[in-house]
Amino acid sequence: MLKKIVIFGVGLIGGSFALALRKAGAVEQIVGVGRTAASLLRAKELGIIDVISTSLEESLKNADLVLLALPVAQTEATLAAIKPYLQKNTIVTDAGSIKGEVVLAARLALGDKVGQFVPGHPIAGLESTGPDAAIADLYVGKKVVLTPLSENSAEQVATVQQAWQQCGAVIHQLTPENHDAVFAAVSHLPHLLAYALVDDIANREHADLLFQYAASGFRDFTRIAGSSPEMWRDISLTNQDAILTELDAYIAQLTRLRSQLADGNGEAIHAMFSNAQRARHNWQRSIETAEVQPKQDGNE
Ligand SMILES: NC(=O)c1ccc[n+]([C@@H]2O[C@H](COP(=O)([O-])OP(=O)(O)OC[C@H]3O[C@@H](n4cnc5c(N)ncnc54)[C@H](O)[C@@H]3O)[C@@H](O)[C@H]2O)c1
Ligand SMILES: O=C(O)C(=O)C[C@]1(C(=O)O)C=C[C@@H](O)C=C1
Repeated sequence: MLKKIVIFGVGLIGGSFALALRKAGAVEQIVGVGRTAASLLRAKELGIIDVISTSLEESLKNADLVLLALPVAQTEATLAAIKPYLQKNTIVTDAGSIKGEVVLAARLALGDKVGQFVPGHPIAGLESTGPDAAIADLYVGKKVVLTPLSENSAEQVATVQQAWQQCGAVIHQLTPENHDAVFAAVSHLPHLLAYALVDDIANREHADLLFQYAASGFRDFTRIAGSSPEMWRDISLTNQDAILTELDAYIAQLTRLRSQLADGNGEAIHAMFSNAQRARHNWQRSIETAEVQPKQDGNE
């Protein structure tokens, strides 16, 4: 049972963490720290948080766990602001979609207190943002990847692990480098592609006509272009090298496909599409069907 948790950034991810712990009866008091008064008031109105923070010192007093669930570029400044009030028994974790730069930021900001920071990343989300998007069951059956530091004790890691398990999540561990390479390929690249495609269509002279006839294929491919531009700008810039590697590989693949099409090489095109179809079916069978899918509208 956590007596007090403090959430910096009470949006989709932080709000869902709060709702899940509350649903599990695993927390007594939840304090919210935010960027705008309006979104914190909304989070309180929705029953996500109990208290809106007015003083960091007061908020962090006797806190068991702090979660950073804000755009990753805010990590260093936020941890630096927390440090003076961080008590010995408080554990800090985060939900950021990249881990290498977050760990660097934590080392810079927390210095000798960095052992109290256990980096994490829930592999669950939606394109919707803010407290209204939060859902208690977002993490049920989903993975949370922890990338513990050598300075973390087993107990500190276990506290973060248990909190996510109370949310229904399954814990995995990776190094920050492996984490960032993996998610550059299967999360960050698809977001960049979706944004680039929709931006390209939106800038065409006859965009209205194109959007008028865009249907479910377009919707499925581009759902994630509805995600927060601030969040994805920060992810792109903080995982720049790994994403550039993936973009280059994808551009090479598109170039291959273009040549096959220009040559009218139906055999090669069919082979590529068949391989992709097989891989997609296998992935869906082995991973996706084992997980509970949150409803698209963000409601329970
Ligand atoms: N959306 C996803 O699918 C997803 C999945 C896993 C992890 N994440 C990570 O979780 C984090 C939060 O994403 P989200 O989807 O909940 O976004 P969100 O926009 O729903 O919530 C972020 C909240 O942080 C607040 N915020 C911004 N700067 C702040 C600051 N300096 N101090 C306090 N609050 C601040 C914003 O006002 C907002 O309420 C990001 O780091 C993201 O990389 C997102
Ligand atoms: O479903 C979505 O909208 C998501 O983008 C979720 C998603 C992803 O699968 O890429 C996005 C970012 C994360 O850090 C983890 C999960």
